[in-house]
Amino acid sequence: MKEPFLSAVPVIKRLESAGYEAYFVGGSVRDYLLGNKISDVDIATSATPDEVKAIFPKTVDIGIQHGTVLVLLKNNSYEITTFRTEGEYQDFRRPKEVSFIRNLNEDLMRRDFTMNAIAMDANGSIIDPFDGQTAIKERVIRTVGSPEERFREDALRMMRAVRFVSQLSFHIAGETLLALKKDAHLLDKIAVERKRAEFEKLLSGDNRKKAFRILLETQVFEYLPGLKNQELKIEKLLSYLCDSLNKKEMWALLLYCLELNQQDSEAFLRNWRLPVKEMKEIQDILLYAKQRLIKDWSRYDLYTAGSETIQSAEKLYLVLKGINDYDSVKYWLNTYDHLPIKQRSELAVTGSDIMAWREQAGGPWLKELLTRIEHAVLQDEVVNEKEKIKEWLKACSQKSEKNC
Ligand SMILES: Nc1ccn([C@@H]2O[C@H](COP(=O)(O)OP(=O)(O)OP(=O)(O)O)[C@@H](O)[C@H]2O)c(=O)n1
Ligand SMILES: [Mg+2]
Repeated sequence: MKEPFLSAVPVIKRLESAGYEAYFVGGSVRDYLLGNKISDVDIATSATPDEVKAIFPKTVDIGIQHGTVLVLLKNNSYEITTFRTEGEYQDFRRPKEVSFIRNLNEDLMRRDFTMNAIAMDANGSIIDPFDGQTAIKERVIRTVGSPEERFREDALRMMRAVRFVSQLSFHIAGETLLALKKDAHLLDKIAVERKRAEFEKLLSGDNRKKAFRILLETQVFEYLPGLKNQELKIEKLLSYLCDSLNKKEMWALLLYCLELNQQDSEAFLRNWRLPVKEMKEIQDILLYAKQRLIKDWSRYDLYTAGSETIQSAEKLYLVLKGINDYDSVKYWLNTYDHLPIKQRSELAVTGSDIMAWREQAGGPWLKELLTRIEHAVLQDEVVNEKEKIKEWLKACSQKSEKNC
């Protein structure tokens, strides 16, 4: 066994010495068996949340109604969930209440896919009652037992299946895929935030285009915000070689394919409940990439976009043009790096300087003039030094140029 499991072994040992069972479960065991990078280590135990809290001095209640307690130990934190069955399901969403049980097998039985229903004890021994290891070897996503039952317990699992296609490059077992087609409509009941978490993992996965094909084939896309009836536009996305794009760039590509105007793009992202900051970043990427389709970057565009957006927008532009060459990203970033200023606060003059020189109170004229100076500095019309700018302004106004 290796990290991060090794550091978590004492957590399991402590639960065991208090008389309970405890195992590693979920994605960490799956990713370990796959030889992939392991994110969070999840632990399942026969101890109830109160019993867990009595054993560890530092805990946080993060999902006590679902039986999950966060244990803080030596700079690490571990989610410990009591073995449970999920009892009565309401409206195809996760149940409000769960029943705690003392039996590992029953806990594994209520999990979504066989590859996710494997437990590992503190010695590294695998407990795999549903043959998840074979599924992992065969790279197949198969529900534990009846797919319809599993999807009716929590319809989000259908999206999880598709995101695992993208992330792990697995395929979906026949019966599981049939149930996905049949039950896709149940996704209507699922909170957008939960759908978004899965969709974003799908957008970032290595096999994202195959996952999009499955969204189309199963009609799952019909139950995702803003994608209803957009089959042809989603198909357009499949024509691009987009593996190099990150999550935000993928959102921007999707917006491009959907051919939405600025206002509708914003509404689309809002409907997915994206944080406002990310919405703005995605829209900027799209804006500059579209501009790039028409012309080269101007120095002023580079300046207003900033390095992160330049990189993303140029990457998206290359994808839209089908150009497989990263040199232009480097070229424009390098041009950006050599700009004389990166933001207005770096201008050698301030609004107060100009008001004093002009002996004039502030107003819209001042904002316009500062923008004009920014342009002039960026175009090397004038050096970014106070005296030089003062002279330039004087010469400029003598020539009675506009905005001088
Ligand atoms: N709707 C869900 C969500 C989760 N699980 C179970 O809970 C585990 C942990 O869930 P989560 O951390 O959300 O997903 P992971 O499979 O661990 O994937 P990731 O690596 O992305 O965390 C899953 O492996 C699965 O056994 C489930 O049965 N049904
Ligand atoms: Mg996990």
